[in-house]
Amino acid sequence: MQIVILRDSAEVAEYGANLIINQLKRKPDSVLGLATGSTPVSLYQRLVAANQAGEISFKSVTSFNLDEYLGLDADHPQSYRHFMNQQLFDAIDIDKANTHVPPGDAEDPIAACEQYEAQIQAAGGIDIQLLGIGRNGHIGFNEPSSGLMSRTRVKTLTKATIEDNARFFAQGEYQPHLSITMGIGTILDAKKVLLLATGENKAEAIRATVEGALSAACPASALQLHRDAVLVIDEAAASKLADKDFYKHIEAENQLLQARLAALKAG
Ligand SMILES: N[C@@H]1[C@@H](O)[C@H](O)[C@@H](COP(=O)(O)O)O[C@@H]1O
Repeated sequence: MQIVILRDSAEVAEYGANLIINQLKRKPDSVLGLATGSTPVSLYQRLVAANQAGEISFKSVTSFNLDEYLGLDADHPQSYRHFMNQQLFDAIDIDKANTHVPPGDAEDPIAACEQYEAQIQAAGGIDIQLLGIGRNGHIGFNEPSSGLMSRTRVKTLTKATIEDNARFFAQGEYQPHLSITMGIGTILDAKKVLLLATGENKAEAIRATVEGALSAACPASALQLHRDAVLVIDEAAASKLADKDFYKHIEAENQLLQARLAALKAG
C-alpha cells in the first residue's frame, strides 16, 4: 500500500485528480472505476476543469461505477446514476453509452449483477478504481462481513450506512436498504486502486485499513492484498495511524526516487 498523507481535502482532491489525469494521458481509452459519496466531488470538479481546458479527453473512456441503490431508477435524484450525471458525465465529453452504473431498477437484480461483471470483463478490466470509504470501513457497499473475494451482488446496508446517507434524502422520503455493489474481489481485480479519505470521522476506518488485520470486519483492509493500492488521505483521516511519521518518510523517499528516475529518463 502506498500511503500519501496530505494537509487537507483540497490537496487530496488535487493529488487524486492528477493520478487520473496522468492515467488518461498515458492511455486515452482507459477503463475507469468510479465512486460516489461526498469525498470524490472535488476530484470530479478538477477532472471537469481539465477536460474543459482541453488537457484531457474522455471520448474513448469507459467507466464502471461501484454501486447503486436497489429500488431507485436512473432518474431518481438520489440515485448514483443521477449523481454521476450531475457531478461528472454531463460536464465532460464522455459518450454516455460508455458509462455504466449498476441498474437499480433491474427486474432481475441477480442476473444484472452477472451481466455487470461480464461487461467489466468485456471492457478489458478496470485500469484504475477510485474509492471512498465508509466510517465502518466499507468500500462500495461492501459492508463489514462481506466476503473478501466477493463479486458484484445484492447487499443489505447497515443501519450506520443508512444513517450516514440519510442526509441526502428528504424527511420521510423512501431510502433504500439494499444495493447492488461490485464485490471486494471485483475491486481487487482493478489494475490500480485509489482510495481517498478525508476528515476525522474516517480516521478509525483508515487505521483499521492500514494497521489492522486483513479481515472482513473492515472490508477496505482487503486492499492490503492489492499490488498497486494508493491511499490518499488528509492529516485528520491519518490522525489514528500509529506509524504516521514512517509513512510520510517512505513517501518522501518515494518522491526522491521518482525525481531521480525522471531525470534519468530525460537524459
Ligand atoms: N456507497 C458509498 C461509498 O462508495 C462511499 O465511499 C461512502 C462514503 O461516502 P462519503 O464520501 O460521503 O463519506 O458512502 C457510500 O456509502
